[in-house]
Amino acid sequence: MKIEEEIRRIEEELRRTKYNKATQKHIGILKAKLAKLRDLQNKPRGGSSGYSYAVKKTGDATVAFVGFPSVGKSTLLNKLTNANSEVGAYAFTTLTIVPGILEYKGAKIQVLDAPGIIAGASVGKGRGSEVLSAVRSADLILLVVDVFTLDHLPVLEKELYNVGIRLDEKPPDVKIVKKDRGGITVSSTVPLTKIDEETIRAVLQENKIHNADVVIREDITVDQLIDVISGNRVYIPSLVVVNKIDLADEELIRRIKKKLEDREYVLVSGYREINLEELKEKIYNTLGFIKVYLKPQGKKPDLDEPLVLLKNSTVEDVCNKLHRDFVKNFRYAQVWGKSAKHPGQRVGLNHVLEDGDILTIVTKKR
Ligand SMILES: Nc1nc2c(ncn2[C@@H]2O[C@H](COP(=O)(O)OP(=O)(O)OP(=O)(O)O)[C@@H](O)[C@H]2O)c(=O)[nH]1
Repeated sequence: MKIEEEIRRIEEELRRTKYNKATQKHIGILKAKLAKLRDLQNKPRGGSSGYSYAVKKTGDATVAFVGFPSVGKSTLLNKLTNANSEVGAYAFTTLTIVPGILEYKGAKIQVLDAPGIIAGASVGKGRGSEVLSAVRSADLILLVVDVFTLDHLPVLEKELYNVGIRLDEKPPDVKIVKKDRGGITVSSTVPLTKIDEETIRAVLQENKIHNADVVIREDITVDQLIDVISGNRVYIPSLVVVNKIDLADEELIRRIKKKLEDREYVLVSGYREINLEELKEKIYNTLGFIKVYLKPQGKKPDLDEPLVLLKNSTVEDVCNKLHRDFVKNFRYAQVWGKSAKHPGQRVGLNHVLEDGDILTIVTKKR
């Protein structure tokens, strides 16, 4: 209970403190304290690291549904994932996360239906924190509301924020290299308009960093600096799914569209099967897939069965997909296609592949 009280106290103080040049450093320290408390609170309890035991990651990508109860997540999941896919219930502590497989354009997309999260889930109420930690490993988050409950969106977003999930953001371009001595040096390649050096130092010191070189390459906020220091934030794209569109009249639909005009969204009805193809297409496009063809050494490439990978996948990702020993026994790979400097270029595990590439992996002989 102590952590919760402390969090509430700092949140209250932050609400009361007006932001200006004079309070910037103080606010920075408060936010750094708050972030540390939240990280402490979100740590899985009881020694288990949660997710990996609860739901095995399968398929080419994972999508998580996040939403309050009764917005229609289960119905939607059943309609999106085909009947003969392996839908099963996996015990997830006292809750159940139900994975299904959506097959679309050759990609197998694992869809997780996290049980309805409730307001305050990230502070441990109703075991929501375990569910949210499963959501952390998704490649795309679907924020599910229905036509009458668009006001859930900021609540869901806040919950996700508090467990270290950053929606539709990129990791800040900041490098912090810790040293043994020499104090803190700060350099930036762009003018910093939202944070000054004093605040940067104070936030670092609050995190017990007293010697480090900090290089900042974008105009960051103090929250972004804290994210970099904490090191365990995840950056996941999101898509808003507004369900039960069958219950909305034209006027309501017009208002919903107006409200969401600045973001990615789809209006659907799971129950009446409206716009489900559009939803699949949006999921597929937001995730972004590439196809890569394998060519066994000295043979023709297999053009019939490409590997489906998330964009920006590396040779290592391919190896992991093929067999767990591939990385261990890896010697080199050869690529033909867009990512190759010349046909048959020799590359290592961290080479980033592109759509249509042909790949040969050469492993050590045992
Ligand atoms: N009118 C309408 N009703 C729907 C639609 N989708 C789901 N429902 C109804 O909404 C209720 C809740 O649906 P569920 O799929 O169980 O919702 P859920 O979000 O999984 O809820 P929890 O399991 O409590 O987390 C059910 O009575 C559904 O029949 C829809 O598109 N239109």
